[in-house]
Amino acid sequence: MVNAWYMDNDTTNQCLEHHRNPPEYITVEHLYKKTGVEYFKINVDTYKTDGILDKIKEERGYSYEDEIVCSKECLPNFEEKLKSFFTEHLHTDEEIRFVLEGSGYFDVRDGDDQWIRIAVSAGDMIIIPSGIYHRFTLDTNHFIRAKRFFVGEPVWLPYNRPADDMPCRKEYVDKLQKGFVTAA
Ligand SMILES: CSCCC(=O)C(=O)O
Ligand SMILES: [Fe+2]
Repeated sequence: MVNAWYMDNDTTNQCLEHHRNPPEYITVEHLYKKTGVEYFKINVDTYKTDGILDKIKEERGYSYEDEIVCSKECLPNFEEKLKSFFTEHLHTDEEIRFVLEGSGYFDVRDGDDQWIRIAVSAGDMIIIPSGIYHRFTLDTNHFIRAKRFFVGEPVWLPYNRPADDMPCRKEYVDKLQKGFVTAA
């Protein structure tokens, strides 16, 4: 099960857990209600044939996919990339990641502007909505390999905060205020 919690205010060493004292965990259901972030558990040993990932891809129209490896050895301009991943930003499209190996943290802001840290590892698929402020960091294992998906031609461009006037941000805030109810 995905492991998510509210963060403390300590800004040193982004690779650590940064739990509050006492820890304040959040469930997947609550995470969705508070942020619109979606989560799926997928078997990394059987996903190529069990149809679970295929169904999600088909239903959501994920026509593009590739793989990203974040490690000093594999990622060109590693330090620079990691720095930009961890700078608070948003995208005009969903950020979809399915972790195959390794681990890391996606941090997302809730409606009260509090950071929620989502620990991901092999088998975790996370869908970060467009317009939400978020960031990514490796943890103390310093390695992650993940699939990236996209509807149509991929756009990875981050818009650093503040980006409050962007249409995708306004749409996100609107959905947040409505509690992420899906149209029947
Ligand atoms: C787990 S994927 C690494 C992070 C990333 O691709 C991103 O933040 O855009
Ligand atoms: Fe991002």
